[in-house]
Amino acid sequence: MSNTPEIHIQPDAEAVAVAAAAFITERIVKTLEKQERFTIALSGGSTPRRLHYLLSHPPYKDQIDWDRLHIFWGDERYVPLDDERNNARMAYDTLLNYVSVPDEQVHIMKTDLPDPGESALQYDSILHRYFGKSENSFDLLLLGMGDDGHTLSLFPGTEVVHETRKWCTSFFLEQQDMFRITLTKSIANRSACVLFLTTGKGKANALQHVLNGPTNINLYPAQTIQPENGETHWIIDTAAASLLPK
Ligand SMILES: O=C1O[C@H](COP(=O)(O)O)[C@@H](O)[C@H](O)[C@H]1O
Repeated sequence: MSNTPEIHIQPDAEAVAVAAAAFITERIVKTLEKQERFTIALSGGSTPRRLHYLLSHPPYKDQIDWDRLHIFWGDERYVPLDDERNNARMAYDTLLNYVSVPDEQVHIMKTDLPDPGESALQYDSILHRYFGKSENSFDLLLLGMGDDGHTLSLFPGTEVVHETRKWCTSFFLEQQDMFRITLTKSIANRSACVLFLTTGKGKANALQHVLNGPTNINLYPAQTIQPENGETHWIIDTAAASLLPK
């Protein structure tokens, strides 16, 4: 397996969503030829919305054996499930309400417990139940990257970027005045495949630092995502790629 990221450049955000839908569908189909279940962690943010729409409609929807998928999330804002900022809610609205994944195979990060730490602990134990005995974690980890170089809820300058013991943790994000639950690099880097989707000029500066700059995970946390025994793919548009070397 190669640890060098593969970069796939598409003309625009729509083409990124189409390429990602095709990539994910092929990955699921091929993996399910060899094993019983497919574990996927979804990302939050705005970029995956169009991808979710495509996956939940033909031709992609009909090619995927949704009953054999197990769904997780990379991170969550600690707001109620019916709040528009909730990542799980976005995934239900745009994808999960239209496909047949059994409820017991959908693992949201709970945001209705009094203590976000308890929610993270519960998620950590679900993850250990699934992946504790295997070398790899997710068959596919979907990620976005913010303009500031954050991924998951690993934000620049936060302690959580350095967490190595826990697989899932919670913390208070001062700049947004809210708690976050997030996977850590420890479990992310056990993924069999990581797929980043990144679009728009606003991400070009961070992207060129993440891919080609000196390592500085405090400034560009997305640099911490390097699967030890898996593949990394970036599907990006020309605007996001505009500062990468030609
Ligand atoms: O805050 C978040 O944003 C990143 C990137 O989101 P996007 O809106 O630029 O697509 C996302 O990966 C993360 O899950 C989310 O919490």
